[in-house]
Amino acid sequence: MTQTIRFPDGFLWGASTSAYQIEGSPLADGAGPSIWQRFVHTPGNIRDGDTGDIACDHYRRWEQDVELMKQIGLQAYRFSINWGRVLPQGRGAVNQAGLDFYDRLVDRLLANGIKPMVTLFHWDLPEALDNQGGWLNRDIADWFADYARVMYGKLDDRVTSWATLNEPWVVADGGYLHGTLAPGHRNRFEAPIASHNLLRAHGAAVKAYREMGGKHDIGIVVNIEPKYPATNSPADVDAAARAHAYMNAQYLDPVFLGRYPEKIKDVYGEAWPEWPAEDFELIKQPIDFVGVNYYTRSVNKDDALAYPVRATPLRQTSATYTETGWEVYARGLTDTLTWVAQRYGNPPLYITENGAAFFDPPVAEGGRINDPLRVDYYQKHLRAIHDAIEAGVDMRGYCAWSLLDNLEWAHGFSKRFGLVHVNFATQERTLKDSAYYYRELIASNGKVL
Ligand SMILES: OC[C@@H]1[C@@H](O)[C@H](O)[C@@H](O)c2nc(CNc3ccccc3)cn21
Repeated sequence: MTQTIRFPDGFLWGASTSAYQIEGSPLADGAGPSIWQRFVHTPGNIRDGDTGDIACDHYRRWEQDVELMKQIGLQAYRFSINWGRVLPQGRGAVNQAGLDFYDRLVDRLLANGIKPMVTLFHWDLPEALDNQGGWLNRDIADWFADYARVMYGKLDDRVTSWATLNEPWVVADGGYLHGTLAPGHRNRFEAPIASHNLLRAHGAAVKAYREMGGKHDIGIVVNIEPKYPATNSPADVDAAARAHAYMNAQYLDPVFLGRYPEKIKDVYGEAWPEWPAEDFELIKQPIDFVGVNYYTRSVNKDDALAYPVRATPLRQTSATYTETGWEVYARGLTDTLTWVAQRYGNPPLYITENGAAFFDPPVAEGGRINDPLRVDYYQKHLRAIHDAIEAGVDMRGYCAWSLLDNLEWAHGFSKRFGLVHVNFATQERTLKDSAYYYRELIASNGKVL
């Protein structure tokens, strides 16, 4: 007898996107370029030479996209603000047209009963700030807080869920250590500095929100990938611990505990600086929720040559893998959520991203797109969330990644995560079967699982 699954009353069902991945029009109406403008137009950085110049053309098709959200029955929509659209130089003069775009979007969402969940920074740093050192300049904490104040001032009368950053680990690891993401640096001494300044900026934005009398929810969004040792040998167990400290604990420990995990020094070695104590007073501002982005796990083997964690993920022979090479492992989501709850005092949690890129068949007759692997992925992971809820984790909501097929960063348009298919040649949108499945899930508060 399968148990009838019930999610808590008021559990919030949504979908997520980010500005640079869907908006297009990166320089329209006075917007200033982000670091992605230069990065995508540098040959070799993005598969097939794809760019965010048009993407999903959401900057112009936003009304149609809100209609799609309504068709799916979304209760919430998580999106990010393009910092440079609002502050073309990253600081100083406000671009009213940019602010108006987000103002109109928020109003239209609310008019359709959809809760806006705003992320202030999803990787698209204004180029003008990068030219002043960007995340390597300690002043960026103040620059980010000033930008946050502009957004709070404009939208906090209607936006009740704010996230400061999306995935500081990816910004530091991809943008400053491995160079796979903008701004494309490859420097092991820069990565911890960028990472630390991202956390300082988070704290400064939370502090600014509290100081202006903000009464709504503000939090941070982190990607968490549970790390399992390949064997129970001390070498593999320690390798998994290093990988865990680097990707996972390095972010939530400072925010909740006011310190880095001890193991991080073993990861970075000589590249790890000493930090001023007052930085942690700033970083550990109390927050109202944690957004968890979960996609996969990794099984790690000790490997002295794998910088910086000296651990190599091993492919699992009997597992299903997505188009991005990530193992489908829903149990890892339950383990992740219980780890966060137990380590940080059971804070309110949202899944702010969860989804998969699979090869989708072309649009069939009648406009159907059959994506059974994605439906199965969602079913498995929502059951895993329910297991965490049963274990006492304070789960508040779930946002699928992503509403639309979009620009998957260095992968270009080759990896499709959307509930909605986008024909990038025509900009035609088509709901996939997974969108119809998600609509039933939402309408039944998860009972159809
Ligand atoms: O890759 C899918 C999404 C991406 O489109 C989002 O913008 C971003 O927030 C996001 N984060 C992850 C999880 N972590 C990750 C791991 C390695 C490289 C890049 C992201 C997946 N995704």
